[in-house]
Amino acid sequence: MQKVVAVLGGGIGGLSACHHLSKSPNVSKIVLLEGSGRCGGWLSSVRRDDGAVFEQGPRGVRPGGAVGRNTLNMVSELGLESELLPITSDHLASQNRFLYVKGQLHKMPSGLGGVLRTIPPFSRPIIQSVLKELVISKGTEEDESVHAFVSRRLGSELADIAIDCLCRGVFAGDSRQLSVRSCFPPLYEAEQARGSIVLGMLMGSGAGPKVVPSGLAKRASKESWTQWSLKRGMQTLPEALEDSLRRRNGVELHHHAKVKRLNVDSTGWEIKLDDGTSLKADHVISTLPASALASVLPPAAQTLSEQLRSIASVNVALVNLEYEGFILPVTGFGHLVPSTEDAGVLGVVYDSVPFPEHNRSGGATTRLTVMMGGAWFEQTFGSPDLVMEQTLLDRAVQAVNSHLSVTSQPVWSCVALLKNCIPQYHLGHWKRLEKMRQYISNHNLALTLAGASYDGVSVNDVIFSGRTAAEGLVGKI
Ligand SMILES: Cc1cc2nc3c(=O)[nH]c(=O)nc-3n(C[C@H](O)[C@H](O)[C@H](O)COP(=O)(O)OP(=O)(O)OC[C@H]3O[C@@H](n4cnc5c(N)ncnc54)[C@H](O)[C@@H]3O)c2cc1C
Ligand SMILES: C=CC1=C(C)c2cc3[nH]c(cc4nc(cc5[nH]c(cc1n2)c(C)c5CCC(=O)O)C(CCC(=O)O)=C4C)c(C)c3C=C
Repeated sequence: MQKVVAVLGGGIGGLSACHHLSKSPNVSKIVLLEGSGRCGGWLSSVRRDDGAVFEQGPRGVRPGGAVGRNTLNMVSELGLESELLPITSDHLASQNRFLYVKGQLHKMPSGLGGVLRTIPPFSRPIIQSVLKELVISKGTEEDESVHAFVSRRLGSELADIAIDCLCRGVFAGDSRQLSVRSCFPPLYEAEQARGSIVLGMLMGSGAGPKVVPSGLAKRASKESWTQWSLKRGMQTLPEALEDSLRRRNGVELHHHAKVKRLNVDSTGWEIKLDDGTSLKADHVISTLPASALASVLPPAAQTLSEQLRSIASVNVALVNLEYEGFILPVTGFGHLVPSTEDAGVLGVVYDSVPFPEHNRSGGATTRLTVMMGGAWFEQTFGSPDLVMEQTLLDRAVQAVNSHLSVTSQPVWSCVALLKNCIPQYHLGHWKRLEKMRQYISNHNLALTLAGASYDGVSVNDVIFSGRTAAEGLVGKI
């Protein structure tokens, strides 16, 4: 039987679900409902008239692994190859990433030399921790915080500095609260399968999803790309998806279509919108943030709503800055700041190093993005509803001044307060997911959960979650 499918949320997850559903003959109609005035969600690029591009969300996507290949396959299908800005492994932005510790920038150790020698801020060679890791017995807990896991296996120094920073630079979150099982599944699976992270990395620790690489994905691997962006910014990706979907029969995309209430009975779903209209669907794929879905589910699904609400998210203040000339003392992707150094400032991305193509035309400039807050937002800035833009701008400029010794003032700036932008997979997240999916199955709800709240927050993970949701409904596409 052909189905009418409603996809809730027009972020990259919802668009991906529609893209894959639209290839199936088993779907008669797809309706995408996006609450705001545009699709793309957190993929948002400020494009200035002089050619400069500033990212207010993700700025780079990894090409590797099954999920990375899957995204590149989609990029290829959308005809965006000529728009790509790849960064290869020999680029300084790939080789140089910094940590700001005890008032100084330190290049993160890389390559064999970086592992064999003592490199500050670490007090001994990383190889020592790696060799010890091989003989540490397997943990017995079903889940563990990222910090506890890495402390146990690799020592507290790596956990306190490197892993603390990694969690701030991917989840804007606290490694002591985040779950290793859900945030970094390869680490957890390596210990489970091989008894060691190192052995798991060397020998593999289980079959992940298989994705046949397109010519583009093969090119990325051959040319050793580490990340990619797009000439007119990451927002180009949802724009191209939206354009492609609008050309397909049987696909309806609605902006300003905020879902207010979902009701379900034996005939299917009734979806009520904020503007008072409603529509019917046989199946719902929700890519809304978990808490947003919780607040529109019917009261009868209260158990599910409570589980969804327990998936927290954090606020991030993002400040784009443009300076006249080349002002950086180092060249690289950027630096991350451990929570013990300055909890409120997560790190600074040196955007003009990886993507100089996004600089304004004519004259040298440096573009930086300071990211602040995350799990430390309230303790640093107070309520996100009350904080002043100027406070955020001043704090960002001050961080650039003290971390990078930049004394000049920015010639342009843009402050964005991203409320609840990154879900936090806290300890026990996997159990909550299991319970939610069990509830949906036990109650025969025609509902699929996709998007960043569940199985990975990266652009690649979210795009893959849209594909998995579509395939769960209509079979392999
Ligand atoms: C600052 C920042 C930097 C990042 N950097 C990177 C990076 O470098 N690389 C990377 O891979 N990933 C990065 N990410 C992560 C990635 O961008 C996100 O996880 C991903 O874009 C989330 O997509 P989504 O579709 O799941 O959710 P969203 O983008 O949140 O989309 C959900 C959509 O649902 C809509 N919506 C909400 N409520 C309703 C409702 N009631 N009715 C209808 N619509 C509704 C929203 O308007 C939104 O458009 C970053 C994220 C942030 C915030
Ligand atoms: C070096 C500075 C960086 C800052 C500051 C930073 C902030 C930041 N990042 C996210 C979310 C994600 N970032 C991701 C990838 C990623 N981020 C950085 C650097 C900084 N991030 C790098 C170098 C990379 C590439 C990954 C790599 O090659 O090591 C991702 C995707 C991760 C993936 O699995 O693909 C996300 C998600 C937030 C929310 C944030 C601060 C608010």
